[in-house]
Amino acid sequence: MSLAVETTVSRMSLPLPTHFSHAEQSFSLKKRRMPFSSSSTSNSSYASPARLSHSLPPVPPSKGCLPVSRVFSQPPSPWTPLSGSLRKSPPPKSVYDPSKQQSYFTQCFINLGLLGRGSFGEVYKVQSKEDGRQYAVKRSAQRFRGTSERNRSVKEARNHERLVPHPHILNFVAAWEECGRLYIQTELCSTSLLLHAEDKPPGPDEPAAWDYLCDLLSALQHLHSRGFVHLDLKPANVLITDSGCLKLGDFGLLLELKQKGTEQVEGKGKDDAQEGDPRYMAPELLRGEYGPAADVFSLGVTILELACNIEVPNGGEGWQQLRQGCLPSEFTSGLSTELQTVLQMMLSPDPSKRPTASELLALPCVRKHRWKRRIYLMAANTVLTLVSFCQVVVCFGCRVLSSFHFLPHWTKPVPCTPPRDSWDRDLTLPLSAMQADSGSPDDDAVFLLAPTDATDLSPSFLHRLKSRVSMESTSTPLPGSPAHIRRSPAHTPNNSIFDGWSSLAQTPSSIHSNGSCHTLTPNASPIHTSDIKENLRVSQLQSHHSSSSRSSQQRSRNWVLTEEVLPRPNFEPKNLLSLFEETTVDGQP
Ligand SMILES: Nc1ncnc2c1ncn2[C@@H]1O[C@H](COP(=O)(O)OP(=O)(O)OP(=O)(O)O)[C@@H](O)[C@H]1O
Repeated sequence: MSLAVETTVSRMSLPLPTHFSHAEQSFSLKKRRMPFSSSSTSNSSYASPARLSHSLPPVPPSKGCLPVSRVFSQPPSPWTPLSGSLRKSPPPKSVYDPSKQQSYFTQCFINLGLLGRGSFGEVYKVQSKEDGRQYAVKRSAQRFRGTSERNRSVKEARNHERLVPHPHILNFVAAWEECGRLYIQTELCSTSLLLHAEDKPPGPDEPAAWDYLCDLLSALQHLHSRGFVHLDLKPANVLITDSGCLKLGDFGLLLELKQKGTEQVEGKGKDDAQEGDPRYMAPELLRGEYGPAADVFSLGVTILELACNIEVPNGGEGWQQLRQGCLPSEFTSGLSTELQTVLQMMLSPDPSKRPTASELLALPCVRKHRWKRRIYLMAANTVLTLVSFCQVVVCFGCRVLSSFHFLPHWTKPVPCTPPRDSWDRDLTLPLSAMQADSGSPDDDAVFLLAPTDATDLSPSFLHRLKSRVSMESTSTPLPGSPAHIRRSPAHTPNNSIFDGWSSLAQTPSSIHSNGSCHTLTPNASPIHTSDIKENLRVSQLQSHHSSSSRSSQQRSRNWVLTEEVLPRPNFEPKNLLSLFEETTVDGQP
């Protein structure tokens, strides 16, 4: 296909949906979202008040009167497999026993922490007890309030399961329903493309944009060739693996097309078809024309946003211009001619003039980048496999050594902390409470920032949390909060909170079977309680002899002293050697 761009652009303004009236009017430099905001900020949530509401904790349900479902309590709905994978091969009874009170989730998975939260629900990082692998499990935020709501929710899972696996499509594993909630288990990724892009420094990033384009074109080609249209392609619905590979996810709006004649395509369930996010929406969707070209347009807007590192408008003049084929030259002028031309083609206002995913993949400039991308991904995957293999070997070695008592206690695995209990509550709460319509405060307990839960948060979620806490670090820390607990002056303001948490997170491992309790200093050194008392006494004696005008310093000095005197692991080769010598000397006749 020639790279010459056809610019037969209609200058007629398109009708604007009513909800665009308060929308952001034009292109702007990328802003950082509040850390707790939904990755896929819902369709019109870019104005600041809406963004603020995303950052606030969930509002507890009103306690004024009981919801209808509590008044007429019904028995909890049992575990129901929704995916063919679970129906065909349910987990063995040794893993899941339906007669037990615990939920399917609790019996089958170890909850490793919260990954993120969207408008539909919350996503957890889990480890399967059946195969030992890690996955992501998305749980709907609210219990279904009717058949139609349930059907809508289940549609996403069913759509996802129908897709043939592909390296750039998020892998579906299983789906089930329990206690009126939907659970979708998928492969685990490290973060979403939206969050990844927000963490980048400002300014254009064309090489990354080519990588994204290659991966997502490949995903679209796969979907379209099998008669599906995604209809909601945007950075929030794309996930990234540890190796940097992009995976298209969120198939809630997936539409199956049927061939009509030779060329024309039409949505099978066209009446059910919904438009996705207006920022990425193709203009023809407003006229009810659904087809693969709409995905190409959305991908064009996505790549424009990521390449130029800008916010695309969800209404107004900028929105109109983009749908008339006018790219924002103040941002795109920094891009190469090749990328500008490809974007211009993808953003053609006329869907019939837009190239297909296969045609775009066949362009020489795309092929060149795709070839490099493949090599990079292969190398990255090989390195990751090697690293995880080494980790397995080292872990195994440590376990073997620790079973011979050669290693100190801290090599033992840290026990899992509470979040999974909140899921148990679905089945352990009294019947009336179980029928609450929406997420109860109990359900949201997993989002409370208890220090001991810090271990359960994934690195990406912790990162967002960290930036939020550092934003809030100017305010007075709450008693018991990590910032409050922190005392060591050696910690920098930004890192100290989480250093404190990471120390606290290790607390369970510091309680030994012999009953002697160890506490941890902010730098996580194990200390005997008797040692602490001793050091406090020493520091008090010292402070007694020093000037009395140092009371505040003295408090921190106590910590410094403990750090000076106490960072002593249980295992000291030198002591063992001397013990050995003593024993042999004592043992001599
Ligand atoms: N498979 C996964 N691996 C790792 N993280 C994930 C995975 N799926 C989702 N997440 C994280 O959870 C967040 C919320 O997920 P997701 O956007 O799918 O929820 P949602 O409720 O469907 O959102 P929405 O309906 O608003 O698009 C994502 O931003 C991402 O950070």
